Amino acid sequence: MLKYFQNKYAMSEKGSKDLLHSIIWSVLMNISFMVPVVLSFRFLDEYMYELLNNTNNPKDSILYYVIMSIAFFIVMFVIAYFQYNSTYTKIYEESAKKRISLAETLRKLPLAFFGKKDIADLSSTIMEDATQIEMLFSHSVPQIYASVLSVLIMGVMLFFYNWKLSLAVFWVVPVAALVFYLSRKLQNNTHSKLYHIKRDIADNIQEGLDSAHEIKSYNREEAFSNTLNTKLDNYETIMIKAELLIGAFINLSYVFLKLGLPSVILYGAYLLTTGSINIFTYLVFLVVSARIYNPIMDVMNHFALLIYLNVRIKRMKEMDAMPRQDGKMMFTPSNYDIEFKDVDFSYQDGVQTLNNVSFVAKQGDVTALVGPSGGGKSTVAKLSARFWDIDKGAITLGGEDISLVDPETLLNHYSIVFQDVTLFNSSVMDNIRLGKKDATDEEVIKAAKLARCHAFVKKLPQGYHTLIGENGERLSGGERQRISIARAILKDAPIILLDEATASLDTENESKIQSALSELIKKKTVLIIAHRMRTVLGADKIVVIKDGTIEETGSPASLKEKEGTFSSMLKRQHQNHA
Ligand SMILES: Nc1ncnc2c1ncn2[C@@H]1O[C@H](COP(=O)(O)OP(=O)(O)OP(=O)(O)O)[C@@H](O)[C@H]1O
Repeated sequence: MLKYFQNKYAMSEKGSKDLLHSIIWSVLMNISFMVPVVLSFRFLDEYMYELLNNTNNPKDSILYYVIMSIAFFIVMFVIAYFQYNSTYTKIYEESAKKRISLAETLRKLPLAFFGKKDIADLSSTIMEDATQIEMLFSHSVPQIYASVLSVLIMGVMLFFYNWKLSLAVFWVVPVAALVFYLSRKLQNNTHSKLYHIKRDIADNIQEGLDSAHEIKSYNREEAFSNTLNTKLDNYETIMIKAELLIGAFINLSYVFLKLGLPSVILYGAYLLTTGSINIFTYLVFLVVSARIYNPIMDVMNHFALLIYLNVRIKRMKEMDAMPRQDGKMMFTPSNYDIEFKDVDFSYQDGVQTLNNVSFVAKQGDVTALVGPSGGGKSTVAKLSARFWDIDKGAITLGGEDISLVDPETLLNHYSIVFQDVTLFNSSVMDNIRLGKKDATDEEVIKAAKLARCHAFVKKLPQGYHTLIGENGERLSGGERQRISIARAILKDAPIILLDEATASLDTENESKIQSALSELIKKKTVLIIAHRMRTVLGADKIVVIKDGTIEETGSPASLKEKEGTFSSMLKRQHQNHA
């Protein structure tokens, strides 16, 4: 049973135990609600009998029932306490753990995963799905199981008590269940469809917000809102249909259930008149049948939610099953040479991006990755910091395989300055401090000066304390890049991964960035995706990558002489500049 819960609901062992406890307490609670009524009738029956026949002193039986009622009140209170505790407190604890474990999964996913996977999808799985699951587990799931179990238990008890009247109570249940079952597949499909459309809409909105500039500048506002409207209309139509359909089936099932009470009234009255049962039995069955259908209706009401729950749990399981990157947390390489040994890599099965790539980027050297667009330069740079895990071969740092090192630990040794600089809507000071959490203001300013940021930061309204807007939108492209260089200088990691800006910067900006970079890369292992001739010719080593394979490696001078891909690229660039 515990294993079943664990698999079905992607729960921890403790969570599934808590769910089981919660179900047991809820069953006891359901049954305990029936006892006071039965007790009252029992009392009435005996009291009347004693009064009418004058057999005993009724006061004795009153005392007995008062004591019973108090005892039962205490028992009910205890049951309610444990039911509440196991259902709400424990389930919320489990849900909090689930959120943390999902966030942990995210932390352990390959870094590059986040570029590929839409963030709206991830965040809605963590926030919305987890909240919904929490709600369902605290308000529906234990109750549904408990309702089914309590009806079964009470059913068995009633059958032993009087099987004929029990038939009158329960004949409606299988009929209602059949109607409901027939609608289940239909509900399943609609829910799954609705869920995916909702996801699609959320992605669409997120994409619209992310690319608001592009949408405006290419005059795509109308097209964007038309697409969104069509999706929303589609969602609305399916939603209305689903509600109508589910409503119709549920109501039909209710109608059948409602036939139970009249059946008991009529058949019970008949049995009473024929003397097969006494008035007490008749009353008990009347009360039970007035109440016993409520838990069944609850099950039906919550059933649609359960289907929704399955879709959400499937998403969570998918996330749980994503490939995590683990490794040792202690890592102090003896040197900072990066070596690629026969590396194969593909983003998707069947499309090989890198093929048999081997080269060494030595500590203290600038190694420039050059080659045509789409050849695999960025991929190589990212793999060297374990953004992804490779398919074949090995990448080592100081002779140690990086796939055995925890990614966060590994990244402590890297500073990454790529073109797509991410800045946060906080002060310039905090944005630079991202490179080293505990840096003092003086250290930050020193790094900013080295990165040629100081002059423009001073001109901002509150200097280093100026908020720089969402993703640094108040800064120019060159300024943003220099901030990211300042971060890297502050971090002072032994390895620098650098993607040179291809965007045309004005000469002043370019020379400032160049001098900032030369500060950054002193005495480090530098892997640079190079676009400018100056960088390429100033590098210690050049690795030419084309179509995912290494075409040539060597010093700029040796490759120039070789008359291969590199020298023809050089010639072409010279011609373009001439
Ligand atoms: N996240 C990704 N998922 C799938 N394919 C990708 C991904 N990133 C890159 N690719 C593909 O891998 C190949 C190599 O891309 P990469 O960005 O490494 O080339 P590049 O040489 O750096 O190009 P550029 O100079 O234009 O930046 C390309 O065909 C690209 O489409």
